[in-house]
Amino acid sequence: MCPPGTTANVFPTNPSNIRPIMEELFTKFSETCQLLESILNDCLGLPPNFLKDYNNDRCMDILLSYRYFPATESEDNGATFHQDPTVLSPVFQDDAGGLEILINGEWILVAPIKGALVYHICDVLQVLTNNKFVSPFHQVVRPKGKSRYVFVFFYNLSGEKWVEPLPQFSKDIEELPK
Ligand SMILES: O=C(O)CCC(=O)C(=O)O
Ligand SMILES: [Fe+2]
Repeated sequence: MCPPGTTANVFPTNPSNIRPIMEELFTKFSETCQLLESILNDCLGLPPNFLKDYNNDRCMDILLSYRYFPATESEDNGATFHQDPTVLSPVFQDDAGGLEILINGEWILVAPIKGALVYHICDVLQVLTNNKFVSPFHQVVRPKGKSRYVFVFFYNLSGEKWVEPLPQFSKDIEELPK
């Protein structure tokens, strides 16, 4: 789904209230990302509202809903390992499990807590901070015997925006990620 009001958004007529529900979900995802972005801005010691002003166009944000079918005996790939090219990607998950994050060479299962929001800090922030923040490799291994249902929100920069390490973080170019 594209931002509310975009003509590309087409909803089924049944259930009749799906549009306002999805639009509210989209708006809530966007608001939480803006809040987290402002917290990260301050944690990084950036000037007030720097990230807000830099990432000030919400037209490329996207809300996706997935159903992953249960693994079969021979096949359990839900999503091959990747990093997200976004600013932030929150996942609103159920309790089926399957999302794994690569930490120190090991795939770690994200606790399958129903209703939990999992926020990935993604590629744009990794580049801006010159690897101080690291965009995690993640994958989905489909669980056996149940479907996994999630909403994923891609909090994106507008397509035209240039991304490079900020001067604050590029003085010591060989500095290891923290
Ligand atoms: O299902 C998930 O938890 C992750 C989905 C994902 O990584 C993606 O859409 O980029
Ligand atoms: Fe992803």
